[in-house]
Amino acid sequence: MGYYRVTGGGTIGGEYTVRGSKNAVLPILAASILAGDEVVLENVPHITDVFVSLEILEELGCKTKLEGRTLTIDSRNIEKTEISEEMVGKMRSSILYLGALLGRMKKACLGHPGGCVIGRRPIDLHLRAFEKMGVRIREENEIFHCEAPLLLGYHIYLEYPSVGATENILLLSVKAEGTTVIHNAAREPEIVALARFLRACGAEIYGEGTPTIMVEGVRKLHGAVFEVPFDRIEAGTFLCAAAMTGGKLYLHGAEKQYMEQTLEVLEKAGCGLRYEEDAVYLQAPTRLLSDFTLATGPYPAFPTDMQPMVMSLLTLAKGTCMMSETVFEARFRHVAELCRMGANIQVHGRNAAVFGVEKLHGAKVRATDLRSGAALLLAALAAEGETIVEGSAFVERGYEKLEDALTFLGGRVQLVS
Ligand SMILES: CC(=O)N[C@H]1[C@@H](OP(=O)(O)OP(=O)(O)OC[C@H]2O[C@@H](n3ccc(=O)[nH]c3=O)[C@H](O)[C@@H]2O)O[C@H](CO)[C@@H](O)[C@@H]1O
Ligand SMILES: C=C(OP(=O)(O)O)C(=O)O
Repeated sequence: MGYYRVTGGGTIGGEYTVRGSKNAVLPILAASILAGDEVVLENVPHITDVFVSLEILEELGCKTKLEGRTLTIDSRNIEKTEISEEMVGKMRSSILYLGALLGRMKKACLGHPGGCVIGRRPIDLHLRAFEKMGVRIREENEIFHCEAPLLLGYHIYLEYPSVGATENILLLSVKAEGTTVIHNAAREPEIVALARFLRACGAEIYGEGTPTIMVEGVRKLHGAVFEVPFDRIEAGTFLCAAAMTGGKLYLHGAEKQYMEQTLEVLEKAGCGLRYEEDAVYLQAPTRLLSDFTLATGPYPAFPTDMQPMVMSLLTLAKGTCMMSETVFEARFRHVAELCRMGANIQVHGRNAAVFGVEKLHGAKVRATDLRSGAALLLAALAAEGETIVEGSAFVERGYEKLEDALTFLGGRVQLVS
């Protein structure tokens, strides 16, 4: 696996246009097979999770063409209902092909999904809902063999507003017979994007973005043209980079309303923020400030995906921040690495106390997942001296050429493959 070589001390600033959202485009790619027609997606990010998705779609029999940021998917001739273990193991969102394939083909066969190792990540909520809607599931050698001779709408009560389970149920229900209601549904902007895409393809969905989503099954969907919304986590990552390095950043394409909690933290940390309709302007303070508490949670609470980068930022803030990770039980693996760079963080179970220090120093550190990699890159930019961040492939899952973007903005980041 490759690594990044970062020379700290530069200031991240200037102008940057945020890419399309990883967590929005991945479910939409799975959903495209429900259309059974040609789908055109605009603003598609060039990240490895998208490339893996394209391989899955091709494996199933779709034709795909990526020209610039425009992706065309023709799913008219799907023949297969099975996805190889290798592909499924590469990313978390491969589990969404279960709902999409069952909706389209009434059959699906795939293994346990991969993705970031940040906790146990079971799929019990997905499977229980599927069974209620008429899917017969047999697990053999860690492979799920699923069949749905008749898909029937149902009232599903989610014990937890799981993003993936809400998406999978949506995918399964759009072509089921009758009405499906998802209670305690996830409300993330990525759910809203998926519902909008499916609606553009002819689905009848109501209430996305609220805890109750209703779906009236339809017989057939059709193709559509759809623009992938901006990546609120990528946006937050760049804002943190500027905030930690004393920069001024004008971020095009970022909409305040979808990243309120992250912006609130940056404001509390002393950053100057100004908003336009689809842009955010940040000016870093002379010294970042801390002395507040922060807990991750399902949207609209503070996003767990921003926790590692915000923790990285707070290592340099004056004061102490008590952070709680309520979503994933093992999402503090970046802490030990940040401490190698001079950070002072103490972890007790799902809580971490971040005691701000004056400065970080370069070290050899290792990313263990996508966002821990981003967090370490940010720390490296702000640190004195050179840092080696191993595990670049994790970062490339969700950021498009992050080394080039950060270098363009004034950092010194080199990817060594
Ligand atoms: C590709 C994608 O969009 N990934 C996002 C998605 O992941 P993902 O869809 O995996 O996250 P979930 O919302 O499902 O998981 C949240 C919590 O619910 C638990 N759970 C989930 C499903 C289930 O059947 N049983 C169960 O117990 C998980 O272990 C976790 O503790 O939402 C997460 C929470 O915002 C984000 O961090 C991920 O970036
Ligand atoms: C956890 C993440 O991704 P995934 O669910 O794809 O592993 C993430 O994007 O931070």
